Amino acid sequence: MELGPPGGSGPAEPGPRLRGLRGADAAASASSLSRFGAEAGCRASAVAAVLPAGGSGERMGVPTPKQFCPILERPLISYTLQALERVSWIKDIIVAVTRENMETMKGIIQRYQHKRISLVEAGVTRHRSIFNGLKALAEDQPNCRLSKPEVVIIHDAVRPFVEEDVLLKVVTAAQEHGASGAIRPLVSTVISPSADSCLDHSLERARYRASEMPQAFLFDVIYDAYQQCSDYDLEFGTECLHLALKYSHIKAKLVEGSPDLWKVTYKRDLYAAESIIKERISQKVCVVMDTKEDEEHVGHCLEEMLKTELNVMTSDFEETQRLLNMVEESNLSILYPVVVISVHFLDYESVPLGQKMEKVMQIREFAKEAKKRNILLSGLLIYFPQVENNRGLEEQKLRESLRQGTTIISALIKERNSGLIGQLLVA
Ligand SMILES: Nc1ccn([C@@H]2O[C@H](COP(=O)(O)OP(=O)(O)OP(=O)(O)O)[C@@H](O)[C@H]2O)c(=O)n1
Ligand SMILES: O=P(O)(O)OC[C@@H](O)[C@@H](O)[C@@H](O)CO
Repeated sequence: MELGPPGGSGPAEPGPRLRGLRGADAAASASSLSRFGAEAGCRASAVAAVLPAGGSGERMGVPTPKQFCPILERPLISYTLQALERVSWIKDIIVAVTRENMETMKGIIQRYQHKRISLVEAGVTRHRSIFNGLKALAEDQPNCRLSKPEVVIIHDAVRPFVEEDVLLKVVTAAQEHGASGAIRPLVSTVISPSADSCLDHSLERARYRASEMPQAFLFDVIYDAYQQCSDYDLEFGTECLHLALKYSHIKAKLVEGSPDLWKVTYKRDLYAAESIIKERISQKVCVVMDTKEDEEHVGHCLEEMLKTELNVMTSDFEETQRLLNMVEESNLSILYPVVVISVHFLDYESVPLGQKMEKVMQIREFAKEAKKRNILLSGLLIYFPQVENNRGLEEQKLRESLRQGTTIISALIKERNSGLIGQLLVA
């Protein structure tokens, strides 16, 4: 078993915690969190997670195993690790990877500064990979450097959209029932074919559910089950809850999961995952303007329009370079490409076009350097013509330009297309 790299700066940026819980839910979760040591100075019921990541991704149809396929130039598994790292009361994350992918996995942990990660060798099937992960936590194994948890979460490495609330639900339910798993309504009806590939019968869809992840178990329940199960189970089984029932006689508590718990299996799932990630990271926009002296500056109109389109935070910076340095120092761009758009207003009165263009063309040089830091820098020229003796028309043309500028900025943020870096777009 190999441990992830020691120490180093902070883990992947902490994400939202227990969003949306109110009233009794919040109180219940707070007491559960304290039970798992999420609050200082209390006895922690240790929780660890095992992530099977030793598959080859055949159904994805590409040479790279899907857990290492890039989304926004970052491997899929890194998003899943980040989701689990956001949960402070998960003390150890055990990832099962094949020997041939061990160095790749170590590189991902190092590059994205993942913490609390330990690596074990995967097995030839998912169940065997999970079993290897559990062995790393069981104290009856040689060279075991991890302490046995009270509860163990099992979660596929290719299910990146797992939130703290569902993890808390399955862990709390596992503490009470011995096992728990997330479920979702079936989308298609389940049928049973006859030997000659004709319909034998179909199941009443409303009576069944799809078994998803995460799942959670009292450690001894699932470890004992794996130690007893047959080679057939290890070779052909796909359901941990079934092993807990069959060998530990524990009926898992089923917990309704969110729609985003799905597993990345086919190529279309990768496109869907990218869209969801783009949507989530595009919710935070920082408008950089050096207009604080001039409250009447058109930049404030743009800022107001952006607020209707995106969730905008505003901040004043005199120069793009200073902003780029701040982004780099914040390590923000390690996890996601950061979009920086340098907006310039082309108004005849203050600066002749030629002089303005000279300043704006610096963007191209900045952009090449910025890309090396995963910062996507583009320029936007917002043109608003002066209209002699017709203030109304002038205002109208200005608003048209600002609206076009808002559309361009939104597209740059949502798409994060590195092909547009260093370009000067005009609204
Ligand atoms: N021997 C295996 C097989 C699968 N997995 C992991 O189990 C999870 C879910 O399995 P699945 O979606 O079937 O992944 P693959 O086996 O890689 O996919 P495929 O069946 O298309 O090859 C994945 O994170 C996968 O990496 C594993 O740890 N060890
Ligand atoms: O069967 P696969 O190897 O594609 O994936 C494993 C899934 O079956 C499993 O993650 C859930 O169904 C819950 O057990």
